[in-house]
This record gives sequence, structure tokens and C-alpha cells, in this order.
Amino acid sequence: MKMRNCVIVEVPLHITSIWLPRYTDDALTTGSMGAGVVIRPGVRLRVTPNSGSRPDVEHVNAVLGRFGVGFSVTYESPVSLGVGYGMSAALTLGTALGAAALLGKSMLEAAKLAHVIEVEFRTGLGDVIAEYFGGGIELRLRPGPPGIGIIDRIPYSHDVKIVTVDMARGSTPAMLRDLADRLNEVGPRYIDALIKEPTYEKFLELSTGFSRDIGFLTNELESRIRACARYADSYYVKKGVLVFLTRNDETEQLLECLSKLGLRGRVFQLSNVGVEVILYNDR
Ligand SMILES: Nc1ncnc2c1ncn2[C@@H]1O[C@H](COP(=O)(O)OP(=O)(O)OP(=O)(O)O)[C@@H](O)[C@H]1O
Ligand SMILES: CC(C)(CO)[C@@H](O)C(=O)[O-]
Repeated sequence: MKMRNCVIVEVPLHITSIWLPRYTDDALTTGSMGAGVVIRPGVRLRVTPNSGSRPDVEHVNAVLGRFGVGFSVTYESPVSLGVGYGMSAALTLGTALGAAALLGKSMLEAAKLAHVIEVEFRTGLGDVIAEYFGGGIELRLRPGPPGIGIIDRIPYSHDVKIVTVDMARGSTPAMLRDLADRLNEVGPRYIDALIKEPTYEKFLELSTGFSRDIGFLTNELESRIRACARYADSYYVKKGVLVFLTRNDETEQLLECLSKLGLRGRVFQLSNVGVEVILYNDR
């Protein structure tokens, strides 16, 4: 078969709000239960079968190494690595899908490989499956990658918008280590409650509660943003990113209010679609 000469992969971002790590002795059954928002614009990768440039990210090299190829990978992203948008998973998944598409290999197997690499680096547990399937507001029912994990979706109104504020950078392996006991202590209660009542309203309430309970949403931060909360349905914090769920007609007021506090908001849509993988012959 003639090899195509370019693949464009679009991967939405994922900001988990509630999560409970589940580790086994196999990376394919390791993952997390929980919920989060899948948003776009996300990461757009271009993978070509020549040895051109490649981002300086160990995940990308690990994927190409497992496929035994030296493809070129370039990407554009609205956000940086390390803040909490599931960016490392998006790059890993996008590279794996792009390489597999060029080689005529299975997308599902490529997604499994991306999940395994995320688990091995301890940079993600539930991001790959969420980004692969989309769903807007997702609910992870069984840990693992696409094909093994199970993911459901929570319906939401057409006018919901996501506004995020980058507050800090942090290491995911350190976060998972530091929070391990607390997550095991509080996680099951939140996940059971959301599975029992998988609605938008419950997602809002539990996401804020979980962020407070694990110490991401501090009293100090809540008092700082209190004046702006009236322009949102709710808010939560994941690692270094503050997330608001708001509505079309309140988005501008929320952004203005945040900017008065010196906080720069970014606007995203919920992404019902997951990854998109398109082959091109001449680019
Ligand atoms: N400029 C950079 N800033 C942060 N991390 C970087 C950078 N360049 C490469 N990396 C690598 O990218 C990975 C970042 O993974 P991490 O999971 O912390 O980020 P994320 O996916 O954006 O956040 P999260 O998983 O919490 O959503 C690490 O392995 C890190 O070594
Ligand atoms: C571990 C994690 C919080 C890192 O982004 C995420 O992958 C998740 O929700 O499992």
C-alpha cells in the first residue's frame, strides 16, 4: 500500500474535575474513574513520514520509538504543557494516532499505546480515553484506555461555555503521589454520587466539592473570585487551572470580572466529538 504523506490529528483537551486512580500491575487496566470536561479548541498535530522536526517531549519520542519510526511531528495548541489540560495525553494520543494512520495500523491499538505511555510516565490516567471519545462532560465508569475502559456522557445545555484561568504549573506525578491517600479517602463518595445522579447540576455541585476537599480550591482563591462566581454555573480547580462552567450570555461579563482581578480567562466549547484523524496526500 502506498504510504500517505501527511496526517492531521485534532485532539480535544480534557480537564478532569473528579478522579480516583486505580492502579493494577498492568498499564492497560490501570486508569481512573471520575469525570471532567472535554473541550476545544484542542491540539492539532501534523505527522509526516520523514525525519523532520519533533517537539522536545519525551512522550512523543516514546510513541515513535514503540512504532520503530522517526516520523516528523509538529503541533499547535492553545495551552501549555503542565498546567492541567491533559496536554501530555493529547500529544501522546495525537502522535500515536498519526503514526498508526500513516502505517495503516489500528486506531484503537494506537490509543491503548498512548494510554500505556501516559501511565508509565505517571502523567495521565483518564485523559486518553476522555480525549479519544469526547462527550463534552464525560463520566469514567471503568478505568483503562479506549477498548478497555468504559466512559459515559452527561448531557448539558447547548449554551454552556467553559472559561479557564491558568494559575500555575505543576507536576502530575508529584500531584498523584501527594494526593494518593486523600483521593482514596474522598474519591469513591463523589464518584458514587455522580453515577447515581449523572446530571449537569450534580456534576457542578460535586466538582466544586471535590476541588475543595482535595485542597485545590482554597478559601483564599474562593474569596478572590467570589464577585465573578455570579456569572458562572459553577467552578472547580484541577492542578494549575481554574475552570468555570458558564453560559453564552454571561461569558463576556465573566471575562471582564476576572480581568478586573488580574486574571486572564480563555473561552472553550464543550467538545462532543473526540479525536479526528484525516489523511492527506499532498501538503
Ligand atoms: N515546557 C514544558 N512544561 C511542562 N512540561 C513539559 C514541558 N516540556 C515537556 N514537558 C513534559 O510534559 C509532561 C507534562 O505532563 P503533565 O501531565 O504534567 O502535563 P499536562 O498533561 O499538561 O497536565 P495534566 O496531566 O495535569 O492535565 C511532563 O512529562 C514534562 O516532562
Ligand atoms: C491523573 C489525571 C488527573 C492527570 O491529568 C487524569 O489523567 C485523570 O483524571 O485520571
